[in-house]
Amino acid sequence: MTEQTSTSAIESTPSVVHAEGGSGRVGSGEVAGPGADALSGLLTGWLPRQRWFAHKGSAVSVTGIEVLPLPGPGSARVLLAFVTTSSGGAGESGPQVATYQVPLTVHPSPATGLESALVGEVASGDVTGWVYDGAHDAAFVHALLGLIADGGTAGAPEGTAVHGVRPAKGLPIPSDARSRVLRGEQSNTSIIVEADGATPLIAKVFRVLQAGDNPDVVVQGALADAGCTRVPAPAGWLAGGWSDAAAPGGRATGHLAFVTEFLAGSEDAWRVACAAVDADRDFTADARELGRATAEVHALLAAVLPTAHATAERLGALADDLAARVAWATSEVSELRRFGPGAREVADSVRAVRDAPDLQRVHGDYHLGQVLHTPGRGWVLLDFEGEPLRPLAERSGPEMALRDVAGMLRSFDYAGRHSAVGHDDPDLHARALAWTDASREAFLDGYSDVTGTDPRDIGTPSALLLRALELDKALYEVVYEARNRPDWLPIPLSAVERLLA
Ligand SMILES: Nc1ncnc2c1ncn2[C@@H]1O[C@H](COP(=O)(O)OP(=O)(O)O)[C@@H](O)[C@H]1O
Ligand SMILES: O=P(O)(O)O[C@H]1O[C@H](CO)[C@@H](O[C@H]2O[C@H](CO)[C@@H](O)[C@H](O)[C@H]2O)[C@H](O)[C@H]1O
Repeated sequence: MTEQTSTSAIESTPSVVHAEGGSGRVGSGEVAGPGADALSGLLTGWLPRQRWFAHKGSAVSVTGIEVLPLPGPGSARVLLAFVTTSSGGAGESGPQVATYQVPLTVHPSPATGLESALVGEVASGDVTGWVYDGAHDAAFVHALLGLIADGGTAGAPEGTAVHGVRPAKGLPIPSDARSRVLRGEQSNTSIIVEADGATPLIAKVFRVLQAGDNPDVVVQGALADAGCTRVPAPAGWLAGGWSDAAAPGGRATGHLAFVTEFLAGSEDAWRVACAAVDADRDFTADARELGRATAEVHALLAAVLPTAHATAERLGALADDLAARVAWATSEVSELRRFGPGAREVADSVRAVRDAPDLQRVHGDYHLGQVLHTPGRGWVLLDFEGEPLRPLAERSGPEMALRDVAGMLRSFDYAGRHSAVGHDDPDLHARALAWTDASREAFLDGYSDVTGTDPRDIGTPSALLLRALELDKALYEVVYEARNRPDWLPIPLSAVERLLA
């Protein structure tokens, strides 16, 4: 899609409302569409206010919209919108173009109970009515689950089309279920689905779309297929295609939503850990167990998905990748500029590493919020999507397993410091540090018990890689916090400083 503010054309086929900015060419039969303009206008103001909107902090324009009607009962229209946005542009990195998946429902009159999910009203054009955030509306959830349960299709194969998939051992999907959106910090949107007598499910709607298979579906699916109970069992997924100027033929395909077992009664490790910090309670037994669980999952991933030797060429590529992250992060966040030379040196040191462990599929964005403590099952790992700010293509190949170890070590730092940030009390900071250090050590003890190698052994390839990967993660976090939670910026910033000291 070409970059231009707002939309200007609408396809007049009966099944697909299709609006796009720029040149306005959307196949044949284009008609200028005030309805599409209105939808675009609504979303321009609404998108940046959403927690999952990843490009906050700069002016955002909607440059294209494709809207696919989904089959649904009742008077509400269910629409799946693929919204292309452009943000920024004045800085060194230029404008950032992204495609977001936005389920919407359109009701002929205001819908009772959906007040807080109102996006706005469209008064004219062929999408008219009261427009709601579909994730909160049972009509959308019903349509989504119906497509997956039946392996159904919506849309035209040559245009925007989606299809549901149920794997052979997929959990049953109830036809008549209650749904609610999960509350809390999330990059995507998850909807909990419950029905009497059925295993509860959670449907994750991926928000930022990128061409290719989503590792959440691929990696978690492979573990579940291998009988691993350290991940939720899958029920099915929705996949499809959308316009993407950068993809071959101008169309991208990929996963859109993933439905898995919902582990009711579990508590995520972030909450457990923060409660322990606040109560000044020891977390080392839990952290050790988490280290063991992590190593077990890594061993299974290495057995069921491709691995690769850490050749000099691959280590060179990793060093390049780390250096690219330094360049990205230092250009995005001015407070990082002074760390550029030191960080580049650490990245470059990876080039000389020899006898590094093999590369393998990993979690990719491992932190305490990605593990659940589940009664009778211990630690269960979630969300194998990798870092949401990283291109999907870079998240889909073999990696250093130590990347996950580094991620979790960073997370203990976050948990330890979460209540000290913004306070000057030295005792609070001393307690935070002691809790963090003890938890990190225990996690590494558990991990090393299972793998038989200890990345703390000074001078070993693993020790060097772990430091570089921890720095890499902290740089990512600085950008993430600058965009999403500026108050928390001091946590990763001080980690960058420490790691380079
Ligand atoms: N299968 C599940 N069972 C119970 N809770 C879950 C499940 N999946 C996710 N959650 C909860 O939802 C949160 C966000 O899920 P996650 O998959 O990490 O979403 P995102 O990728 O959008 O951040 C998790 O931290 C966890 O608390
Ligand atoms: O879980 P997501 O895939 O959405 O991951 C993103 O958001 C995380 C925050 O929710 C972010 O994690 C960072 O903050 C955590 C505390 O909230 C902390 O435990 C992590 O260590 C820290 O990285 C994650 O980086 C981001 O990709």
